[in-house]
Amino acid sequence: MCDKGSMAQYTRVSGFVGLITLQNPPVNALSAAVRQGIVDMVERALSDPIVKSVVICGQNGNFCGGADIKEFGTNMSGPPLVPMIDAIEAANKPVVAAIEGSALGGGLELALGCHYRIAHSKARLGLPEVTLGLLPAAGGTQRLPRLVGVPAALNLITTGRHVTAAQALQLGIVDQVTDHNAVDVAVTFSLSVAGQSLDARRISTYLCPLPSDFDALFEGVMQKVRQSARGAIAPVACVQAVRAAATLPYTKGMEREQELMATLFTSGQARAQQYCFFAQRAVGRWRMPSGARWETSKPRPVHKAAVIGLGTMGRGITVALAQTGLSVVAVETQEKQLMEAKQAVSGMLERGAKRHGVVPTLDRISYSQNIQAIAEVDLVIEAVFEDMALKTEVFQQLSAVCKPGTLLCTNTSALDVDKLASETPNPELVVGMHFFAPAHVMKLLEVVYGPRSSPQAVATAMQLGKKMGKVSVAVGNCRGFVGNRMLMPYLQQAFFLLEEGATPELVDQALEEFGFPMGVFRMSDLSGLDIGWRVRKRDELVEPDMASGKSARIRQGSRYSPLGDLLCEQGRFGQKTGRGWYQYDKPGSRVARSDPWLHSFLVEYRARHGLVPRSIDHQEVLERCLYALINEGFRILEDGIAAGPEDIDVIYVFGYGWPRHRGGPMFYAGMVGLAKVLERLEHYQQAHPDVPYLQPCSLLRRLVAGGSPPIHRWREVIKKHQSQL
Ligand SMILES: CC/C=C\CC(=O)SCCNC(=O)CCNC(=O)[C@H](O)C(C)(C)COP(=O)(O)OP(=O)(O)OC[C@H]1O[C@@H](n2cnc3c(N)ncnc32)[C@H](O)[C@@H]1OP(=O)(O)O
Repeated sequence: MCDKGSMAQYTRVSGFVGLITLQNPPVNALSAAVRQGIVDMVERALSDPIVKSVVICGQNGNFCGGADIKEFGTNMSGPPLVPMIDAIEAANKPVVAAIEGSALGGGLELALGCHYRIAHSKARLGLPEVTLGLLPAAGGTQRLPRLVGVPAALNLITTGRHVTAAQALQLGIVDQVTDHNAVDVAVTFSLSVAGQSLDARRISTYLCPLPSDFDALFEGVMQKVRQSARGAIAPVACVQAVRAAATLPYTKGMEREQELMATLFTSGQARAQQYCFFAQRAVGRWRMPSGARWETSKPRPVHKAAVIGLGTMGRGITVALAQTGLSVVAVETQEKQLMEAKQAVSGMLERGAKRHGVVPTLDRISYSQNIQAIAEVDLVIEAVFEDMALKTEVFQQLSAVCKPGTLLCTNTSALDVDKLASETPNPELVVGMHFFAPAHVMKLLEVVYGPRSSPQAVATAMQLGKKMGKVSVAVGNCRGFVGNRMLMPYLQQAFFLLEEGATPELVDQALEEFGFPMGVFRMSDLSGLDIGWRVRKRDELVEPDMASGKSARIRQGSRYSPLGDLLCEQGRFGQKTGRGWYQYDKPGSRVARSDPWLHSFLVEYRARHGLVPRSIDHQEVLERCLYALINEGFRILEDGIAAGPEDIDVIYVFGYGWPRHRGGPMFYAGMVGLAKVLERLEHYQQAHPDVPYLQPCSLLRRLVAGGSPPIHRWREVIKKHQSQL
C-alpha cells in the first residue's frame, strides 16, 4: 500500500509497519507541504488498525535538513512543527526515526519526538539553529537537555556543531547505530517493540537531570557565550532556553522557548545569518565577466598536486591538499627549510588526524629539493615569497618542467596574476589561489582569474577549494583582489583617526564591540606591521626622511598617514618584536597592553604636524572605518571584480572576521540603509576632501537614486550601471 501524492510518502511495509518517507530534495527540509504530509501520514498510520508501528525516514538516504529556511522570510503557512512533533510523541504506537545522512535542526527535533532513534553510522546530527540566528524552537531546547543532560545540550545548542552517529550514541541521542540500511533496521526494530509501553520513551515527560554546580555552570557558559558571540543574541537566548528546561516543567519551558524564538525570529541578526547561509552556497555558482559560468565549465581531474615553497603558507597548503586525499609533491630548494617543513607538516597532519580520530596522511606527500619532481602533477600551487621577480622566475621554470595542461596557481595576496600569467606560454592555465593563514585552517579561498584564465582553470581551482573544505569565491584580478583591496581604506581611516585624536584602544574597542574578534590595531600587531611597510615602500609611499611639516602627510596628491612607517622605523613590528600599537610582555607574547610610549608618541606627532586632537566617539570610528570599506566594496562591484554582493560578504565573514550576525559589509550597508551610508560618506568627504576613498562610489549613488532596492536585486542595477559606464 502506498500514497505517492504528498511530500511525505506513506507505504505499509513488512505487513504491519507504516513507513513515512519525507520527500523534499535535496535535504528533505520541512516545508509547509512536508509538514502537512507528515501530519496526514502519521494520522493515517495511527488510525490504521493493521499498523503496529511507524518508521519515519527521508528520501535518498537523507533524513531531514530541518525547517525550510527559505520559508522564514515569508508568511509561513501549513501546520506548525511543535504540535506536529508533540502528536508523534503522544502516539500510542511506537514511532522510530530511521536517520541516514543528516538530522539537523527541526529534523533532529522531529527525531527527538519519536520514541526511538536508529542512525546509520555515517549520519550526522545537530541543532545548528544558532548559526542561523535562531534557537531550536520545535522543542529542541526542552527535549535535548532532558535526554542528554544540561552540559552536553548546552554545548550542542550554543555551538550548533554536528556530531557523528557514534558520538550521538555515546551522548544518548540515538538508541542504535547501524552499518546496514537504517530504514530496514528501524522497520524490524519497530515491530520488536510494538505493543510495549511507551511511557518511558516520551522525552518531554523526563525530568531534566540537574548538574550539582547548576548556577556556576550556567554562569560560566553564559560568560563564554557572551565573550565569543560578541553581540550575537541567539547564543544567549539558547542558554536561557536550556536554563528554562532545567528549571521549569516541560509546558512552561516550551512557552519560554517560543517566547525567546519570537524575539530572534524577526531580528535583523537572524536575517543576516540566514543571508550568510544562502550567500555561502551562492558563491559556488560563480560566473566570469566573459559569461563563463560554473554550470558550463568542467573542472579538470586533479590526482596529484605540487606545492612550491614551504614557508608558513606553503606548509599549510600542503596539509590542506594532503587531507583531501591527493598525492602531493612538496618542493623547497633550501635543504634546511625542507627538513623543517617536513617536520612541521607531519606534526600538523598528525595533530589533525588525532582530533578527527583518523590515520594521518603522511605517506601522501613526497618532499623534494628538485623542481623536476613535479613533472607529472596535474596542478601546482606556487607559494614562494611575495616578490614578482621571484614568482615570475618560478613560473617560467614551472612552464618548462610540467607536463602540458598542468594548471599553474599562485598563492598571492596582492600581486598581479595577469602579469604573472603573461610570463608563461599558456596564460589560460594560470589562476591565483589566495589562501589565508593558517592555510589548512582558514575557510576562505579567493580564486583569482585574469582576463586570460580559462573557465576550466577557474572551475578546477574552485572544485579543489571545495574538496579542501574551503569556501571558495571567484574574483577578478586587481590590486588586493576583493578582501585586501577593501582593507586599504579601512586601515587608512584607522590611521587618520589616530592623527585626529583617537587612540588604538578606542578604535579597537569600537570595532570589537561591533563584533570583530580583534580591532584593526590588535590585528595589525598580530600579523606584523612590517608587512604593510614593505608594500608601502614598494609603492614608494614611504619617505626616507619623515621630517616635520605638512608635506609628510600628503603622498601622490592624497592625504597619507606615516604613523605605521614611523613605528616600523623604531623596530616596532607588533607581537613578534614585543612592541607595536601596543606593548607585550616579550616578543611573541599575545596579550596586548596599553603602551604609554605610544600615547606620548601620538601627542608629539600631532603637535609636530599642528594637529589639534578632538574627541572621537565609537560611532565616528565605525562610520569612517566601515563605510570607507563598504564604499570600496561598491567600487569592486562597479568594476566587476566581484560578481555580486554575496561574494564580498562571504569573503569578509570567512576571511576577515566580519561578524556573521551582521551579514557581511554589503548586507550591513543595506541594513543601515544605503541612503544613510551615502549621506555619511558625503559628510566625511566634505570634512576630508583630500581622501579619495571617502568619495562616494557612483554605483552607491545609483542604488540610492533607484530607491535602495533589497540586496538580492542589486545585481540587476549593477549590470545596467556597468553597461552605461
Ligand atoms: C520552529 C523552528 C524549528 C527549526 C528550525 C530549523 O530547523 S532551522 C534549519 C536548521 N537546519 C540547518 O541549519 C541545516 C542547513 N543545511 C545544511 O547544513 C546543509 O545543507 C546539509 C543539510 C548538511 C547538506 O549539506 P550539503 O553540502 O550536502 O548541501 P548544501 O548545503 O549545498 O545544500 C543543498 C541545497 O539545499 C539547500 N538547503 C539546505 N538546507 C536547507 C534548509 N534547511 N532549508 C532550505 N534549503 C536548504 C541549500 O541552500 C542548497 O540549495 P542550493 O539552491 O543548491 O544552493
